[in-house]
Amino acid sequence: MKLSIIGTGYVGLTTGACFAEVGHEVTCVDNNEEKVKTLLEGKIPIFEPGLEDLVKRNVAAGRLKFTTSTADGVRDGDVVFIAVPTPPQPDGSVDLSFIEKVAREIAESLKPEYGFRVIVDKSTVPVKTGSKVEETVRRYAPEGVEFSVASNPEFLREGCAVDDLLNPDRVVFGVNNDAAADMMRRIYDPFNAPVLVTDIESAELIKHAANSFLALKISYINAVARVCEKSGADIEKVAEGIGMDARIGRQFLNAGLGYGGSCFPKDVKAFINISESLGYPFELLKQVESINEDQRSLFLSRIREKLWVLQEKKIALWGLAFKQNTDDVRESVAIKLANDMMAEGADLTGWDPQGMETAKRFGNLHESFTYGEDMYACLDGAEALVIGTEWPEFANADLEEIKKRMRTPLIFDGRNLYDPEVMAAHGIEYHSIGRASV
Ligand SMILES: NC(=O)C1=CN([C@@H]2O[C@H](COP(=O)(O)OP(=O)(O)OC[C@H]3O[C@@H](n4cnc5c(N)ncnc54)[C@H](O)[C@@H]3O)[C@@H](O)[C@H]2O)C=CC1
Ligand SMILES: O=C(O)[C@H]1O[C@H](OP(=O)(O)OP(=O)(O)OC[C@H]2O[C@@H](n3ccc(=O)[nH]c3=O)[C@H](O)[C@@H]2O)[C@H](O)[C@@H](O)[C@@H]1O
Repeated sequence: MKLSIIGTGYVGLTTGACFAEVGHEVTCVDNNEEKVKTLLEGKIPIFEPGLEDLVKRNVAAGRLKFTTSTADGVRDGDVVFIAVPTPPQPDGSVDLSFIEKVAREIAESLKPEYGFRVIVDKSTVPVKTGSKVEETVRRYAPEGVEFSVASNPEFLREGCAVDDLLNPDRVVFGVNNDAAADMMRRIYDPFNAPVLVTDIESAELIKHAANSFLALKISYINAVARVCEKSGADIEKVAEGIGMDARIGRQFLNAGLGYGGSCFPKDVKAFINISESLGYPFELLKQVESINEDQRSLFLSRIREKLWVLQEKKIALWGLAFKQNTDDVRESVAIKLANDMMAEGADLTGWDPQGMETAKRFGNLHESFTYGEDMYACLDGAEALVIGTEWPEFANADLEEIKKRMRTPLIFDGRNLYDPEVMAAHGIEYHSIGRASV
């Protein structure tokens, strides 16, 4: 089928490449000229495992192209997806101005001779946004155009987006007529995934409810970790024991510094705001947020307890990205923690396998932050190593090298990457989350 995607960011680009991979003809549109130029030169503006090959292969096969023109996208796609940002506003509500603008641009590009078009929202939006999009397109489109609006929330995770898209747990789309449902089915047929078709409002709500539930699972295990710390139980064993129940599952029960990234923090906030505006104050989710915030400050107080005063203390930080396998530093808890420590005068040197450049450009790190030469170089002379991101490189680090480089072998692990017994055997003082320190 002929598809277009307006917005070629994490979601738009990976979705476009995966749609092309299964045989669709895809036009990716972005109004950021530099981004489109980069893509036209055969380069990928983000780090996402497997994406570069996928894009190159499908561009070469003529199934994937890039443009800055929404009008071309609307002309070339029988189905036009919207994948633009939906950032939070200071009060937690969602800024829908990008969606509104794209809806207008699509409307103004529609022509009666194009025939029936489906306009699908893939961005994460508050329930009832679909009807606003429909109203807007109807207002700005010329007489005689035929279209329908649909919702198709995206569940990919950064760092494994290609695999998530090619092998989804489920595909959800919300439609309000059979013609749109039929086209959406045809798009997803090649993926052989379970499909749930709903009304538009339910599809929109599924996305916020799913992300909030995953965030809730993380805050739950972090709260249990606090009880473990106070009782001498081990959170890793507790999580394993809970997760072996198929009704609960082990995934998203990793205790740590809390969730970050461009989605969970904003989507939990948005869901609280949406529920409140509909008349339901979602107290449970407010707790999820506050447990998440406290994880970082509790961890900082443990560092402070040990180092006494952070002023002038040389601290190494492993991890800047908000999670492993990505260069994305948006809402990174590791960076927030680094800034907290530097605000108290600590001398921070950090390193990340993929996030160094993005951190320099978008990380808003305190000006005193030093970017390390490599993973081990930033340990030279450090009094403590803080681990902020769950990269496998850190989990597999050479412990003797750590010990040799540091002034004092002391690790604060915010992602529980190591076995405390192994640390003790190497003579490294080790503090982690929800487990006894050694
Ligand atoms: N990043 C993720 O892992 C996921 C994000 N989402 C949701 O998908 C949406 C997009 O998120 P990302 O892809 O991360 O954002 P992003 O910021 O990486 O990409 C958005 C792109 O839209 C472009 N854009 C903005 N206005 C435009 C316009 N008028 N015309 C053409 N292009 C325009 C921007 O230049 C940018 O390249 C958000 O609602 C987000 O919540 C959903 C699932 C996963
Ligand atoms: O809407 C979105 O954008 C996406 O948000 C998340 O994906 P993502 O933010 O890419 O990454 P996750 O793997 O979910 O991790 C989010 C944060 O939670 C943290 N986390 C995750 C799992 C865990 O057990 N513990 C934990 O602290 C990670 O370190 C990270 O900071 C969801 O997992 C996706 O399904 C969803 O599509």
